[in-house]
Amino acid sequence: MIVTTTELFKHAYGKYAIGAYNINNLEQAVGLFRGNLGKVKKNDEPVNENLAAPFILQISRGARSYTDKRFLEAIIRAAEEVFPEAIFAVHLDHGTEEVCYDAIDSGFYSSVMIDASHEPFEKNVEITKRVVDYAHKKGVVVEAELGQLGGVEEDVAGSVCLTDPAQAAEFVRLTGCDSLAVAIGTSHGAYKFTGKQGVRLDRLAEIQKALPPGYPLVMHGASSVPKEWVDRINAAGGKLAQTSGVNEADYLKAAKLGVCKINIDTDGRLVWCAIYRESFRDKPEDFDPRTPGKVFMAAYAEYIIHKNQVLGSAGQLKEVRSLLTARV
Ligand SMILES: O=C(CO)COP(=O)(O)O
Ligand SMILES: O=C[C@H](O)COP(=O)(O)O
Ligand SMILES: [Zn+2]
Ligand SMILES: [Zn+2]
Repeated sequence: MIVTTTELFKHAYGKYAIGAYNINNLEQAVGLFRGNLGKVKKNDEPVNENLAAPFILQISRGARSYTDKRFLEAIIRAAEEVFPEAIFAVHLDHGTEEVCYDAIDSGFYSSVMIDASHEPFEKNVEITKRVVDYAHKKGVVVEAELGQLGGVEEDVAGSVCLTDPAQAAEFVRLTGCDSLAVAIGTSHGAYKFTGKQGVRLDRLAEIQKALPPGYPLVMHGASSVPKEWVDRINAAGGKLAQTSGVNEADYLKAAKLGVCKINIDTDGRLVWCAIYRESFRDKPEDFDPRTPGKVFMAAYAEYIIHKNQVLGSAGQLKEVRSLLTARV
Protein backbone atom coordinates (compact mmCIF):
# COMPACT_ATOMS: atom_id res chain seq x y z
CA MET A 1 0.00 0.00 0.00
CA ILE A 2 1.36 3.39 -1.01
CA VAL A 3 0.91 6.04 1.69
CA THR A 4 2.22 9.56 2.23
CA THR A 5 5.28 10.18 4.34
CA THR A 6 3.13 12.30 6.69
CA GLU A 7 1.28 9.18 7.80
CA LEU A 8 4.55 7.39 8.48
CA PHE A 9 6.20 10.35 10.21
CA LYS A 10 3.33 10.76 12.68
CA HIS A 11 3.99 7.30 14.04
CA ALA A 12 7.77 7.58 13.97
CA TYR A 13 8.31 11.08 15.38
CA GLY A 14 10.68 11.13 18.34
CA LYS A 15 10.88 7.33 18.51
CA TYR A 16 12.53 5.96 15.38
CA ALA A 17 13.35 6.92 11.78
CA ILE A 18 11.92 5.58 8.54
CA GLY A 19 14.54 4.33 6.07
CA ALA A 20 14.40 6.11 2.72
CA TYR A 21 16.14 3.92 0.18
CA ASN A 22 17.07 4.85 -3.39
CA ILE A 23 16.61 2.26 -6.09
CA ASN A 24 17.44 2.13 -9.78
CA ASN A 25 16.59 -1.36 -10.96
CA LEU A 26 14.63 -4.58 -10.51
CA GLU A 27 17.07 -6.39 -8.23
CA GLN A 28 17.23 -3.43 -5.85
CA ALA A 29 13.43 -3.24 -5.81
CA VAL A 30 12.99 -6.91 -4.97
CA GLY A 31 15.69 -6.85 -2.28
CA LEU A 32 14.16 -3.70 -0.80
CA PHE A 33 10.63 -5.09 -0.56
CA ARG A 34 11.84 -8.41 0.82
CA GLY A 35 14.03 -6.75 3.44
CA ASN A 36 11.25 -4.46 4.61
CA LEU A 37 9.04 -7.48 5.19
CA GLY A 38 11.77 -9.42 6.97
CA LYS A 39 12.13 -11.87 4.07
CA VAL A 40 15.50 -12.75 2.56
CA LYS A 41 15.72 -15.41 -0.12
CA LYS A 42 12.21 -15.78 -1.49
CA ASN A 43 9.33 -13.43 -2.22
CA ASP A 44 6.79 -15.82 -0.74
CA GLU A 45 8.48 -16.39 2.62
CA PRO A 46 6.09 -15.46 5.45
CA VAL A 47 6.33 -11.86 6.68
CA ASN A 48 8.51 -11.64 9.76
CA GLU A 49 6.58 -9.16 11.90
CA ASN A 50 9.49 -8.75 14.31
CA LEU A 51 11.54 -7.29 11.46
CA ALA A 52 8.97 -5.83 9.07
CA ALA A 53 9.13 -2.06 8.63
CA PRO A 54 7.33 0.77 6.87
CA PHE A 55 9.71 2.44 4.39
CA ILE A 56 10.20 5.12 1.78
CA LEU A 57 11.21 4.18 -1.71
CA GLN A 58 13.15 7.02 -3.31
CA ILE A 59 13.61 7.70 -6.96
CA SER A 60 16.19 10.26 -8.04
CA ARG A 61 16.16 12.15 -11.32
CA GLY A 62 19.09 9.97 -12.38
CA ALA A 63 17.09 6.84 -11.59
CA ARG A 64 14.16 8.10 -13.65
CA SER A 65 16.33 8.71 -16.69
CA TYR A 66 18.56 5.62 -16.30
CA THR A 67 16.23 3.59 -18.49
CA ASP A 68 12.85 5.30 -18.61
CA LYS A 69 10.78 6.48 -15.65
CA ARG A 70 7.98 4.14 -16.78
CA PHE A 71 10.12 1.05 -16.19
CA LEU A 72 10.72 1.91 -12.53
CA GLU A 73 7.07 2.74 -12.04
CA ALA A 74 6.06 -0.61 -13.56
CA ILE A 75 8.52 -2.48 -11.32
CA ILE A 76 7.12 -0.79 -8.22
CA ARG A 77 3.52 -1.44 -9.27
CA ALA A 78 4.43 -5.10 -9.71
CA ALA A 79 6.15 -5.15 -6.31
CA GLU A 80 2.95 -3.81 -4.74
CA GLU A 81 1.15 -6.90 -6.06
CA VAL A 82 3.90 -9.38 -5.21
CA PHE A 83 4.29 -7.92 -1.69
CA PRO A 84 0.76 -6.82 -0.69
CA GLU A 85 1.75 -6.46 2.99
CA ALA A 86 4.26 -3.67 2.27
CA ILE A 87 3.43 -0.14 3.44
CA PHE A 88 5.59 2.50 1.80
CA ALA A 89 5.76 5.99 0.34
CA VAL A 90 6.99 6.64 -3.20
CA HIS A 91 9.18 9.70 -3.06
CA LEU A 92 10.96 11.83 -5.67
CA ASP A 93 14.48 12.50 -4.39
CA HIS A 94 16.11 15.90 -5.08
CA GLY A 95 13.59 17.14 -7.61
CA THR A 96 13.76 20.34 -9.62
CA GLU A 97 10.54 22.32 -9.91
CA GLU A 98 9.83 20.88 -13.36
CA VAL A 99 10.46 17.27 -12.31
CA CYS A 100 8.32 17.76 -9.18
CA TYR A 101 5.36 18.78 -11.35
CA ASP A 102 5.93 15.81 -13.63
CA ALA A 103 6.03 13.41 -10.65
CA ILE A 104 2.94 14.98 -9.05
CA ASP A 105 1.00 14.86 -12.33
CA SER A 106 1.87 11.19 -12.80
CA GLY A 107 -0.35 10.34 -9.81
CA PHE A 108 2.21 7.75 -8.78
CA TYR A 109 4.35 9.60 -6.24
CA SER A 110 2.92 10.24 -2.77
CA SER A 111 5.75 12.59 -1.89
CA VAL A 112 8.24 14.83 -3.70
CA MET A 113 11.35 16.66 -2.67
CA ILE A 114 11.93 20.11 -4.11
CA ASP A 115 15.59 20.88 -3.71
CA ALA A 116 16.24 24.56 -4.29
CA SER A 117 18.74 24.70 -1.44
CA HIS A 118 21.45 26.01 -3.76
CA GLU A 119 19.36 29.16 -4.35
CA PRO A 120 19.39 32.20 -2.06
CA PHE A 121 16.88 31.95 0.83
CA GLU A 122 14.13 34.07 -0.80
CA LYS A 123 14.33 32.19 -4.10
CA ASN A 124 14.32 28.84 -2.27
CA VAL A 125 11.16 29.98 -0.42
CA GLU A 126 9.51 31.15 -3.66
CA ILE A 127 10.17 27.92 -5.59
CA THR A 128 9.32 25.65 -2.65
CA LYS A 129 6.04 27.48 -1.98
CA ARG A 130 4.95 27.08 -5.61
CA VAL A 131 5.63 23.34 -5.48
CA VAL A 132 3.88 22.98 -2.10
CA ASP A 133 0.75 24.75 -3.37
CA TYR A 134 0.65 22.58 -6.49
CA ALA A 135 1.35 19.33 -4.64
CA HIS A 136 -1.12 19.87 -1.82
CA LYS A 137 -3.97 20.39 -4.28
CA LYS A 138 -3.28 16.85 -5.46
CA GLY A 139 -2.74 15.24 -2.05
CA VAL A 140 1.03 14.94 -2.48
CA VAL A 141 3.34 15.98 0.36
CA VAL A 142 6.54 17.96 -0.04
CA GLU A 143 10.02 17.74 1.46
CA ALA A 144 12.21 20.81 0.99
CA GLU A 145 15.84 21.55 1.84
CA LEU A 146 17.55 24.41 3.59
CA GLY A 147 21.30 24.64 4.03
CA GLN A 148 23.80 22.76 1.91
CA LEU A 149 25.28 19.35 2.30
CA GLY A 150 28.93 18.83 1.53
CA GLY A 151 30.11 16.94 -1.53
CA VAL A 152 28.43 16.57 -4.88
CA GLU A 153 24.68 16.20 -5.00
CA GLU A 154 23.60 15.34 -8.50
CA ASP A 155 24.67 18.45 -10.44
CA VAL A 156 24.83 20.74 -7.43
CA ALA A 157 28.30 20.98 -5.93
CA GLY A 158 27.80 22.26 -2.42
CA SER A 159 30.15 23.15 0.36
CA VAL A 160 29.09 22.37 3.91
CA CYS A 161 26.76 25.11 5.07
CA LEU A 162 24.79 24.05 8.13
CA THR A 163 21.10 24.91 8.41
CA ASP A 164 20.40 27.94 10.55
CA PRO A 165 17.67 27.14 13.15
CA ALA A 166 15.89 30.52 13.00
CA GLN A 167 15.94 30.46 9.19
CA ALA A 168 14.54 26.92 9.24
CA ALA A 169 11.54 28.05 11.32
CA GLU A 170 10.95 31.00 8.99
CA PHE A 171 11.31 28.76 5.91
CA VAL A 172 8.74 26.26 7.16
CA ARG A 173 6.31 29.03 8.08
CA LEU A 174 6.64 30.76 4.71
CA THR A 175 6.50 27.68 2.48
CA GLY A 176 4.21 25.25 4.31
CA CYS A 177 6.51 22.36 3.37
CA ASP A 178 5.64 19.09 5.13
CA SER A 179 9.16 18.09 6.10
CA LEU A 180 12.58 19.70 5.95
CA ALA A 181 15.95 18.28 4.95
CA VAL A 182 18.60 19.92 7.07
CA ALA A 183 22.35 20.21 6.64
CA ILE A 184 23.93 18.91 9.83
CA GLY A 185 27.40 17.97 8.63
CA THR A 186 26.67 14.98 6.41
CA SER A 187 27.27 14.76 2.67
CA HIS A 188 26.28 12.40 -0.11
CA GLY A 189 28.50 9.55 -1.24
CA ALA A 190 31.20 7.37 0.31
CA TYR A 191 33.58 10.10 1.49
CA LYS A 192 31.74 12.05 4.14
CA PHE A 193 33.83 13.36 6.96
CA THR A 194 37.41 14.46 7.23
CA GLY A 195 39.06 13.75 10.56
CA LYS A 196 36.87 13.09 13.59
CA GLN A 197 33.90 15.24 12.72
CA GLY A 198 30.49 13.56 12.52
CA VAL A 199 26.81 14.41 12.53
CA ARG A 200 26.18 17.74 14.28
CA LEU A 201 23.57 16.58 16.76
CA ASP A 202 24.02 19.85 18.66
CA ARG A 203 22.83 21.81 15.62
CA LEU A 204 20.02 19.35 15.06
CA ALA A 205 18.79 19.90 18.63
CA GLU A 206 18.72 23.67 18.03
CA ILE A 207 16.79 23.23 14.79
CA GLN A 208 14.25 20.95 16.50
CA LYS A 209 13.75 23.53 19.25
CA ALA A 210 13.14 26.33 16.73
CA LEU A 211 10.45 24.41 14.81
CA PRO A 212 6.82 23.67 15.77
CA PRO A 213 6.48 20.57 18.00
CA GLY A 214 6.37 17.32 16.03
CA TYR A 215 7.73 18.85 12.82
CA PRO A 216 9.50 16.09 10.80
CA LEU A 217 13.13 16.57 9.79
CA VAL A 218 15.11 14.64 7.19
CA MET A 219 18.75 13.56 7.19
CA HIS A 220 20.38 13.22 3.77
CA GLY A 221 23.79 11.71 3.16
CA ALA A 222 23.17 9.21 5.94
CA SER A 223 24.88 6.08 4.61
CA SER A 224 27.21 4.49 7.13
CA VAL A 225 29.61 3.28 4.40
CA PRO A 226 30.40 0.04 6.27
CA LYS A 227 34.06 -0.93 6.29
CA GLU A 228 33.05 -4.56 5.81
CA TRP A 229 31.51 -3.83 2.38
CA VAL A 230 34.30 -1.50 1.32
CA ASP A 231 36.86 -4.20 2.23
CA ARG A 232 34.91 -6.82 0.27
CA ILE A 233 34.84 -4.53 -2.77
CA ASN A 234 38.57 -3.92 -2.55
CA ALA A 235 39.31 -7.62 -1.99
CA ALA A 236 37.44 -8.33 -5.21
CA GLY A 237 39.45 -5.84 -7.28
CA GLY A 238 37.80 -2.52 -6.34
CA LYS A 239 39.73 0.62 -5.55
CA LEU A 240 37.91 2.58 -2.84
CA ALA A 241 40.20 4.48 -0.49
CA GLN A 242 39.60 6.69 2.55
CA THR A 243 35.86 6.14 2.72
CA SER A 244 33.85 7.37 5.70
CA GLY A 245 30.20 7.38 6.72
CA VAL A 246 27.70 8.26 9.40
CA ASN A 247 27.97 6.36 12.67
CA GLU A 248 24.92 4.08 12.80
CA ALA A 249 24.57 4.84 16.52
CA ASP A 250 23.68 8.41 15.51
CA TYR A 251 20.51 7.35 13.65
CA LEU A 252 18.44 6.84 16.77
CA LYS A 253 19.95 9.88 18.46
CA ALA A 254 18.88 11.93 15.44
CA ALA A 255 15.43 10.30 15.48
CA LYS A 256 14.95 11.40 19.08
CA LEU A 257 15.72 14.95 17.89
CA GLY A 258 12.99 14.96 15.25
CA VAL A 259 14.59 13.22 12.27
CA CYS A 260 11.87 10.97 10.83
CA LYS A 261 13.45 10.11 7.47
CA ILE A 262 16.99 8.88 6.94
CA ASN A 263 18.24 8.74 3.33
CA ILE A 264 20.39 5.84 2.27
CA ASP A 265 21.67 5.28 -1.25
CA THR A 266 25.43 4.78 -1.14
CA ASP A 267 25.28 1.75 1.19
CA GLY A 268 23.00 -0.08 -1.24
CA ARG A 269 25.45 0.66 -4.04
CA LEU A 270 28.31 -0.76 -1.98
CA VAL A 271 26.40 -4.01 -1.38
CA TRP A 272 25.65 -4.21 -5.10
CA CYS A 273 29.27 -3.59 -6.09
CA ALA A 274 30.72 -6.12 -3.62
CA ILE A 275 28.32 -8.91 -4.58
CA TYR A 276 28.77 -8.50 -8.34
CA ARG A 277 32.55 -8.20 -8.09
CA GLU A 278 32.75 -11.31 -5.89
CA SER A 279 30.52 -13.23 -8.24
CA PHE A 280 32.64 -12.39 -11.27
CA ARG A 281 35.83 -13.14 -9.32
CA ASP A 282 34.62 -16.46 -7.88
CA LYS A 283 32.72 -17.80 -10.89
CA PRO A 284 34.71 -16.68 -13.91
CA GLU A 285 33.10 -19.37 -16.07
CA ASP A 286 29.55 -18.12 -15.33
CA PHE A 287 27.94 -15.46 -17.50
CA ASP A 288 24.33 -15.76 -16.34
CA PRO A 289 23.00 -12.37 -15.08
CA ARG A 290 20.83 -14.24 -12.56
CA THR A 291 23.84 -15.70 -10.71
CA PRO A 292 24.97 -12.43 -9.08
CA GLY A 293 21.39 -11.09 -9.19
CA LYS A 294 20.07 -13.80 -6.86
CA VAL A 295 22.90 -13.36 -4.38
CA PHE A 296 22.49 -9.60 -4.49
CA MET A 297 18.72 -9.61 -3.83
CA ALA A 298 19.22 -11.74 -0.71
CA ALA A 299 22.24 -9.75 0.50
CA TYR A 300 20.44 -6.46 -0.05
CA ALA A 301 17.35 -7.72 1.79
CA GLU A 302 19.55 -8.71 4.73
CA TYR A 303 21.24 -5.35 4.65
CA ILE A 304 17.88 -3.52 4.67
CA ILE A 305 16.85 -5.60 7.69
CA HIS A 306 20.02 -4.55 9.47
CA LYS A 307 19.47 -0.89 8.57
CA ASN A 308 15.89 -0.95 9.80
CA GLN A 309 17.10 -2.43 13.08
CA VAL A 310 19.52 0.42 13.65
CA LEU A 311 16.92 2.98 12.55
CA GLY A 312 14.42 1.49 14.98
CA SER A 313 11.83 0.91 12.22
CA ALA A 314 12.17 -2.89 12.25
CA GLY A 315 9.11 -4.44 13.83
CA GLN A 316 6.98 -1.26 13.48
CA LEU A 317 4.97 -2.35 10.45
CA LYS A 318 2.34 -4.20 12.45
CA GLU A 319 1.37 -1.15 14.49
CA VAL A 320 1.49 1.18 11.47
CA ARG A 321 -0.75 -1.24 9.56
CA SER A 322 -3.32 -1.38 12.33
CA LEU A 323 -3.35 2.40 12.72
CA LEU A 324 -3.84 2.91 8.99
CA THR A 325 -6.53 0.27 8.66
CA ALA A 326 -8.39 1.53 11.74
CA ARG A 327 -8.52 4.95 10.06
CA VAL A 328 -10.15 3.67 6.83
O1 LIG B 1 20.81 11.54 0.75
C1 LIG B 1 20.77 10.61 -0.04
C2 LIG B 1 19.77 10.57 -1.11
O2 LIG B 1 19.02 11.74 -1.17
C3 LIG B 1 21.70 9.45 0.04
O3 LIG B 1 22.80 9.69 0.86
P1 LIG B 1 24.06 8.67 0.87
O4 LIG B 1 24.93 9.05 -0.30
O5 LIG B 1 24.75 8.89 2.16
O6 LIG B 1 23.51 7.31 0.75
O1 LIG C 1 21.25 12.58 -3.66
C1 LIG C 1 21.81 11.73 -4.32
C2 LIG C 1 21.25 10.35 -4.37
O2 LIG C 1 22.18 9.45 -3.80
C3 LIG C 1 20.87 9.99 -5.77
O3 LIG C 1 21.97 9.74 -6.57
P1 LIG C 1 21.81 9.66 -8.17
O4 LIG C 1 21.38 11.02 -8.62
O5 LIG C 1 23.16 9.27 -8.67
O6 LIG C 1 20.75 8.63 -8.46
ZN1 LIG D 1 20.36 19.81 -1.75
ZN1 LIG E 1 20.05 13.50 -0.68
